[in-house]
Amino acid sequence: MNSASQTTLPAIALDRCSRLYGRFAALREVTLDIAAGSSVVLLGENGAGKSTLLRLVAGLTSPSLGSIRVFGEEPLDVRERIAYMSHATMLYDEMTAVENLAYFASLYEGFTTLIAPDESLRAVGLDPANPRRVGEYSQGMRQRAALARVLMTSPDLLLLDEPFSNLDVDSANAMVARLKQWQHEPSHNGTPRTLLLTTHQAELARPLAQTTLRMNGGRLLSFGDAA
Ligand SMILES: Nc1ncnc2c1ncn2[C@@H]1O[C@H](COP(=O)(O)OP(=O)(O)OP(=O)(O)O)[C@@H](O)[C@H]1O
Repeated sequence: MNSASQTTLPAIALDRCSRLYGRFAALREVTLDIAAGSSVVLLGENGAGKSTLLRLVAGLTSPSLGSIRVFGEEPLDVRERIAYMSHATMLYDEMTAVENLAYFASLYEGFTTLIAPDESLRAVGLDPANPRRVGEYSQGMRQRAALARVLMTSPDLLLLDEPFSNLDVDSANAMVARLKQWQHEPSHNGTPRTLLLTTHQAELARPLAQTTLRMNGGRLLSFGDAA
């Protein structure tokens, strides 16, 4: 496939996608197209199905019914183009931030674009020379380090589940600034960056929300441009 047709494919396409757990539907017949280059904020109460949708897009779980494509492919077939950050930071408490990122970098062999650990930390406002272990970091610092970890691979699609939960304003702002910078970084294959994030805190995500989606009871309620 040439790069011209790649850029016209939606970044994310769900077609009547449902995810059942036993008889319970965490996601109900969701149909959705998100164009490459979009910045989408997904709102909804606890249990609305937001995390389920993100996990499907990340390829961490499969739809029970319907289909999902990411850049026109099965999510797992394009996993090196996707970065996903869950509620858990996935960092090792006993290591420093730079040691954590260096460890993950060693696992990312084969990725075409890899940002250096110290550069990725500086970009979220953390000092790579900080000798403290991540276990001693504040929640805000941990979240920033987690974002620095997922952005090391310079993904085309970034999925963030509640990235601003329990953050002070400075940390939230540092994360928003880094996300806006990432959206404007040129990608190696010319695909514009796509962001999909869930939050309870619509205010914090407002600078990033080109489009706002709402979910309730596993259904998608609205899909429109933010005013
Ligand atoms: N592995 C699972 N097994 C059974 N039920 C599940 C599973 N994962 C999610 N659910 C259920 O599916 C529903 C949607 O959960 P999901 O985590 O997607 O919601 P959410 O909108 O992300 O909520 P929150 O903001 O609380 O994370 C919930 O009722 C949840 O209990």
